[in-house]
Amino acid sequence: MSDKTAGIAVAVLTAAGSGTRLGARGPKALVEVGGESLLHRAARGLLASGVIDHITITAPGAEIDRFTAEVVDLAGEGAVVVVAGSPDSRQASVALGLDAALKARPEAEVVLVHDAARALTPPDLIRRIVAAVRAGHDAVVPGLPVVDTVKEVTDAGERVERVVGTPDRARLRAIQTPQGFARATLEAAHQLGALRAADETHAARDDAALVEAMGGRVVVVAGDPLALKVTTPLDLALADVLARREGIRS
Ligand SMILES: Nc1ccn([C@@H]2O[C@H](COP(=O)(O)OP(=O)(O)OP(=O)(O)O)[C@@H](O)[C@H]2O)c(=O)n1
Ligand SMILES: C[C@](O)(CO)[C@H](O)COP(=O)(O)O
Repeated sequence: MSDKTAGIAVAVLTAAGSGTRLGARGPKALVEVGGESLLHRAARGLLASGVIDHITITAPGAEIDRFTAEVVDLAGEGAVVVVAGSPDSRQASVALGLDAALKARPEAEVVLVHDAARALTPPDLIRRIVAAVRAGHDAVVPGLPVVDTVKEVTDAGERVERVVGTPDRARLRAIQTPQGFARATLEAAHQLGALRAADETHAARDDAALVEAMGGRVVVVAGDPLALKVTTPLDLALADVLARREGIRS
């Protein structure tokens, strides 16, 4: 449990995606790495950090019972609940999860938004994010330096894809989750950006982008390569190897 004098911290754990790019038969969050589902491992990691008091998981609408059963061993004293996310966009799922989490813990002051797909995220990273919010930053994201050169190209749909720019790599960061927010900041950001959530094309790519859109200040703390997002079969193979390695379990 977190330090109550510093206010309650809750997490929205997004797991309602369809996992199209992974191409698994069932929901991606139930796919296993090292013999444990992404969902269970991600939720366990949040609780193992010792700084999260409650987790609301967003599940595909038809999978609430199965997802609830998957985390039943972690769910003592209302610490973990499962609600329906949205098939429309990740942003819409987070909005539903945020609403449910704040109903479960109305006194929450810090909110983390985390992807179940980043199941190997070390508890240390979770603690760094919460600490930075508690230190007074309204929006905090973990980021890693970019190793490839990134090019901006013309819109998809043109006959030949053409390069229009090469941003300075030294100023780019690959952004991960969990992303941490002062509760009022995240609520305001989702309220202001709500119209974008109806489809993934217009939706914000992450929650920090909603804060940026309302002119808020987002700070970056050091991310961790282990917080990789399981998106493709290659990511899954890597995550499985890492999860089986001794010492990686939190
Ligand atoms: N409508 C959605 C879409 C995504 N997510 C969650 O957001 C996280 C990041 O999404 P991603 O890993 O890209 O998962 P999918 O959307 O499932 O993948 P894809 O785009 O390949 O279908 C995941 O934990 C996913 O379950 C969600 O809760 N609701
Ligand atoms: C939120 C996120 O994990 C930050 O990197 C990412 O934007 C989610 O990506 P998605 O593929 O659009 O779900």
